[in-house]
Amino acid sequence: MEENVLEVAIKKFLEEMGEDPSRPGLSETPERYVRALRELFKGLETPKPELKTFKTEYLLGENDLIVVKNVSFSSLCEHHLLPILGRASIVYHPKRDEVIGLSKIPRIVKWLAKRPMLQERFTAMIADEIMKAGARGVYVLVRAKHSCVAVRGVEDPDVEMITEAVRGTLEANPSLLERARKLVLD
Ligand SMILES: Nc1nc2c(ncn2[C@@H]2O[C@H](COP(=O)(O)OP(=O)(O)OP(=O)(O)O)[C@@H](O)[C@H]2O)c(=O)[nH]1
Ligand SMILES: [Zn+2]
Repeated sequence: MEENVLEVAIKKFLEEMGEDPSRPGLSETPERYVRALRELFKGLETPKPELKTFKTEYLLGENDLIVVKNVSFSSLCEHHLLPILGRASIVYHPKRDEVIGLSKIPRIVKWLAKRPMLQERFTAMIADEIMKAGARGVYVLVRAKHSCVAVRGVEDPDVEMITEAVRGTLEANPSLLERARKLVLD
């Protein structure tokens, strides 16, 4: 099979690093590595999942909040292209008669993660998608560990980055925001 340009580049990289890309253990690595990286970039080439909503057929309370907690994701830090592993929790303030399909929230989180990212932008993008789906307000909390901090550079695997994004009624109403934070901050 003809080697593609990405595999040739990885082979060249291995050579430049002093490895022998033709030795048995590495012979399939460029092809495998490119395939693995493609998975981590998947959000750039797959369609955005729809945040489908449902009418409740029953009125929710004026200040009822909905929590979707501990959505695991893996992403890539855009500065080093090294993995980020974390969890996102979402608290949203729905309209009184319409909610977002539960599974659709993890779907959009995982899709947004699959590209090179800054954690702050990722957090903001989740919040913006929830607002676009018609929520009155949202609070997003993301906790993650960055391999670029854990395994190189400062080499500290215990450092965790925590980011939040607040929109709409949760931004405007401090007591609602306080309730939202209490629901997701352990
Ligand atoms: N704010 C933010 N910084 C990030 C994120 N991912 C990686 N970084 C940081 O981006 C910075 C890039 O800094 P540079 O000095 O250009 O790169 P570097 O020499 O590899 O930095 P060190 O990691 O300190 O060795 C580093 O401080 C990373 O920790 C992120 O999602 N958000
Ligand atoms: Zn990084």
